[in-house]
Amino acid sequence: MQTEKEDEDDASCEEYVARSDFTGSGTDQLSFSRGDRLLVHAKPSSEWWWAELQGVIGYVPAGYLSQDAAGEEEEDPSIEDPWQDEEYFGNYGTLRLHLEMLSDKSRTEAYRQVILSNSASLSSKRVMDLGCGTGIISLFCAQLARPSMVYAVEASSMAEYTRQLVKQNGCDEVVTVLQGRAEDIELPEQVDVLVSEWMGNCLLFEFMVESVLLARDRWLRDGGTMWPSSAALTLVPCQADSYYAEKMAFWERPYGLDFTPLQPLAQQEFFTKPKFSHIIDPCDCLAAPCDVISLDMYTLQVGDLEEMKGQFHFCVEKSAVFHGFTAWFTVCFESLEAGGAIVELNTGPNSGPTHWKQTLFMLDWPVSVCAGDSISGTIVLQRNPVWRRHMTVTLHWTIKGSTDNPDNSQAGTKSFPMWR
Ligand SMILES: N=C(N)NCC[C@H]1O[C@@H](n2cnc3c(N)ncnc32)[C@H](O)[C@@H]1O
Repeated sequence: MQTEKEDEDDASCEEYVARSDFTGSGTDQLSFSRGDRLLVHAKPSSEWWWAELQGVIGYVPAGYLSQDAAGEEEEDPSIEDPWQDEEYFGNYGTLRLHLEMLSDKSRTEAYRQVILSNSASLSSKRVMDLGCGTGIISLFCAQLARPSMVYAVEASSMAEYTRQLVKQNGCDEVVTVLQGRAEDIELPEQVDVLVSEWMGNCLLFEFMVESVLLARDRWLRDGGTMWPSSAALTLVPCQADSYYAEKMAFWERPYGLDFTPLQPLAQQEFFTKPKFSHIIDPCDCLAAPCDVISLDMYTLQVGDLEEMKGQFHFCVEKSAVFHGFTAWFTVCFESLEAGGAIVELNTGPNSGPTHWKQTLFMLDWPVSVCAGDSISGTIVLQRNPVWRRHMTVTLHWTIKGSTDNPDNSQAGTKSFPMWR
């Protein structure tokens, strides 16, 4: 029987239903699954509540919970979906993003090259094209090879048009378009190849990679092939004179006036988040780039995506102003034939331009460095526990002066939300 205190507590508690899975990080966050009924004891902030599930207490993201009515989960418009799927798939239901992706020759030709160079081995293979968009990869498969079936999966309303494109190009015998999220659709069989173009800014933004891993675990047969097979995030310390001049130095003497009191505002407004549409000139690189995070698409697990860490050690090759770090990614497609040629899509400054461009992380204040100095440290990609398509990139760095510049030693750290 409950004591009066417990009755009182229960009276102040409210029952909520989880709208989606949540994997807590750290000891004070409570993990739960979609549909779990949680008892909310306190709401210390609008984002994090103190709740209980089966006797275990911890912090939970408020955005994941909604109060159901009459036993059924009610779509509470005030509580946003942590995946923001309505907005996300809404965007992909229009041509703008598909035009950008299709116009990216480096990206699209790389996938075409993968299909072309594996056309013989693709004969009689079953393929899943996850997030097919307009179906370009599926059409390459049907046009350049003889797979037994291509399941083109697309969650946005673009799928209706993709069906028309498949028919328009005489590929409807081979390509079947399935409209729905890869997590929800049912295939009639497992597949031999799972191909997807899932990469976002800084490789992981959008976290579509989670859908690819779930589809791998559910639909790729043992020994099947993942395209891409691997991915790597690359980092380099860089100068960014023009960007710095445009956003910060500008305030020093506009029209002969001193506007420097605005510089802290400029730092906050322009340097807090990464600049995702940056194009780095190779001569802005202050050291040899370094792969800081490598993903094996056969072994990577969804849980690994919560926090990914990498280390770097750069030897500065020229005296310059160190404004920040630039990141890009490379994905590789292994051959279906053992020992066959690997196709690579590199989005870095020494490869063809892509719509991803590169991502620039500006330090709060630039630092002068000399040839021979070292810049070493770590990068941490922390997935946002509430907004599941977002992450925070935290950089820690230490600059050590070279022997002829020993006193140039300083350390720094900065976290960049992408984008929430
Ligand atoms: N950063 C990218 N390459 N984005 C490509 C995303 C394409 O895949 C589609 N897409 C993303 N996630 C999913 C999913 N879980 N299921 C089906 N389609 C998806 C999306 O609608 C768009 O057409």
